[in-house]
Amino acid sequence: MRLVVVGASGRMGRMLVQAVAASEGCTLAGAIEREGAPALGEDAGVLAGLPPLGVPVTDDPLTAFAAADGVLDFTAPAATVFYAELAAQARIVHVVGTTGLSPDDLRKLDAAARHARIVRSGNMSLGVNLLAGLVRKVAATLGEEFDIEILEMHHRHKVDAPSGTALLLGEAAADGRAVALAERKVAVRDGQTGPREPGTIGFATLRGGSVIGEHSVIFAGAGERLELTHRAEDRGLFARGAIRAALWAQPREPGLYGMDDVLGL
Ligand SMILES: NC(=O)C1=CN([C@@H]2O[C@H](COP(=O)(O)OP(=O)(O)OC[C@H]3O[C@@H](n4cnc5c(N)ncnc54)[C@H](OP(=O)(O)O)[C@@H]3O)[C@@H](O)[C@H]2O)C=CC1
Ligand SMILES: O=C(O)C1=N[C@H](C(=O)O)C[C@H](O)C1
Repeated sequence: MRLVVVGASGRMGRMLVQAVAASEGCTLAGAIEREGAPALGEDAGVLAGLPPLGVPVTDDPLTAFAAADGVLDFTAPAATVFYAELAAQARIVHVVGTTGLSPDDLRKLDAAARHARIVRSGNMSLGVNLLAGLVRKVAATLGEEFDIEILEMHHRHKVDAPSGTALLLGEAAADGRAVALAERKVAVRDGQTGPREPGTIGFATLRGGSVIGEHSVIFAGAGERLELTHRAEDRGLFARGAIRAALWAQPREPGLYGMDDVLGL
């Protein structure tokens, strides 16, 4: 499968280039950065710490997408919406790892998915997607006498909060309780908050250092507490998940898919 990595010089972009180079059946068909980016013209392999791959970083996605079967996109919301339209026009697979997408961005991805095969997930790891299933089950089993709080920690460079994974886990908890997350979500507490409102789903965000990604879902009841935790130890995990998603999506019909579809969960 011929894959283009957009945001090729970013933390995930470099991991994706490494993962494509290491994956049998996949070739790097292009490496894209924004106009004016310092990495333009550099070899994508060298940028990723590999021997040269003969693929220079360019700011020309149209040409790259025309000669590709799929695009791996861990960039930023505005960029992802832009690439979704281009991927749909080129009829290629679009794997979206970007988080922090607004409801309007998500509507645009829905529209693009009429023509493109899009796989989007706030977390491409097997562990987190399994965890989401467990959270759904525990939330359904325990009921509202157990308060649900979701705690996440990431590196100091992360720009969105709560993380895409925390929101994915919150959706799973809300789903287990047959409620809408938007109506139960409490993402900020500061000052005289009053007591906790029953049935809400709380989020707490920590940022610092080089933490790749840690998430805990806490079910706090009277006299006991259940905590389910996932710790990512290597960004390559997400990159390998993205390639698995691209390969899975290649023979599918246009539509918007999740990692639960890819992993058969
Ligand atoms: N779903 C998952 O499993 C995971 C998701 N993520 C998500 O992936 C995203 C990226 O994370 P990370 O790699 O740490 O961030 P980085 O900031 O390191 O990388 C993002 C890259 O995208 C580039 N970029 C931004 N806009 C464009 C554009 N229009 N065209 C081309 N390139 C562009 C950035 O360039 P510039 O610096 O010039 O802006 C940068 O090189 C985040 O949303 C993060 O939450 C991360 C890990 C796992
Ligand atoms: O920005 C990151 O680094 C990560 N982002 C994703 C998220 O928002 O959950 C996935 C992972 O936790 C790393």
